[in-house]
Amino acid sequence: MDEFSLIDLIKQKTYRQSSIIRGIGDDAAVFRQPAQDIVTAVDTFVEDIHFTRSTMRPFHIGYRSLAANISDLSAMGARPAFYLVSIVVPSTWSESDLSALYNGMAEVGSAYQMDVIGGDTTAGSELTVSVTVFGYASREKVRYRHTAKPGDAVFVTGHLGDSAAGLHMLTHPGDYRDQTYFIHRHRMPAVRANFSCELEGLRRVTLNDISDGIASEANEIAEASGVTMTLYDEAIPVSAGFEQFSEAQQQWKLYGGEDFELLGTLPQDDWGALQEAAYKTGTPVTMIGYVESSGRQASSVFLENQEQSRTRLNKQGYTHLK
Ligand SMILES: Nc1ncnc2c1ncn2[C@@H]1O[C@H](COP(=O)(O)OP(=O)(O)O)[C@@H](O)[C@H]1O
Ligand SMILES: Cc1ncc(C[n+]2csc(CCOP(=O)(O)OP(=O)(O)O)c2C)c(N)n1
Ligand SMILES: [Mg+2]
Ligand SMILES: [Mg+2]
Ligand SMILES: [Mg+2]
Repeated sequence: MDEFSLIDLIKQKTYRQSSIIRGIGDDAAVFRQPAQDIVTAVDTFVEDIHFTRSTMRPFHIGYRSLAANISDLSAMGARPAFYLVSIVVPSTWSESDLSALYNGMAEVGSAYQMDVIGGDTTAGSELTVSVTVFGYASREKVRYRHTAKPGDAVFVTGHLGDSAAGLHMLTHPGDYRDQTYFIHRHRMPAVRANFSCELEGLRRVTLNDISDGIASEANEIAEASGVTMTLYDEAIPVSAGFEQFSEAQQQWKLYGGEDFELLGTLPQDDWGALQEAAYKTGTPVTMIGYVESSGRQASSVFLENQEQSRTRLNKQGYTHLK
């Protein structure tokens, strides 16, 4: 398939967003700015770093590339609207592989009324998919990571460590329980966009999405906000099937990453409203800790066990260019 047939294949016949003026088909896309702030992010997925041909099929690569980007919009409290896709395609990729990849993106994109409005295609040696997303948010309700305050409750959506467990099962074949569930969580992570939008009524929520592991993301909130955060080890939600893993493997809940769940803080008085949003959108939410002032100490994150002993939770997790 040549470049032009690919563009014909992925081009939407109609657009869902009313702010679109021109999508695919000119030198650039045009959309009219609504009376809201525009939120934008880009994340890139590279063969042998983010996936291999044995851990993900083309459909999953597409699905997760867009889901991970929607996750960044959700972590800002933005409603998803548009995406652009830049793709480097090896010659071994067939037309049906590429079609499946775009179907994966379209599946999650259409679920959130998103339109694909452009991109770029080149040949190259490793499959690379770079997705740029745009979303809208009310000016007062963009959820920055520097807004956590002493006294806040800390919460997380879903269960952590599932994605790393699924990846382990794919790369270390064996006899596992709940294998289908864990592998699904790795390939097609939950998207928390509806939950994030449902929080719009709340005055202050701090959010971060968990791409590199909660240890890393919690430290990012603490540093940006100049506060200290304590997380209760036992409260961090894991799936029932997590018991089958060794103690070392269970650390995936802290450092595994790629769960794309939301970590957040909010005033304790708003806990009821948060639970309502969670109920309305079918989102599991767990309170896992609290925020306090760092005093004259540097901002940090602590993990507290059942005996109330606290250890520092360092900012380790997945990092590129080590
Ligand atoms: N190569 C780059 N050039 C410019 N900005 C970058 C680059 N890589 C990352 N950033 C910016 O650094 C910040 C952190 O990026 P990253 O850790 O990838 O965020 P996330 O984990 O939310 O995807 C973001 O503001 C991102 O836009
Ligand atoms: C084959 C394979 N090996 C390893 C991983 C694990 N992995 C790759 S990147 C990553 C961290 C998240 O990716 P990153 O590009 O840092 O996302 P961002 O923080 O920019 O959203 C993890 C845990 C994987 N998904 N697949
Ligand atoms: Mg990123
Ligand atoms: Mg993020
Ligand atoms: Mg990201």
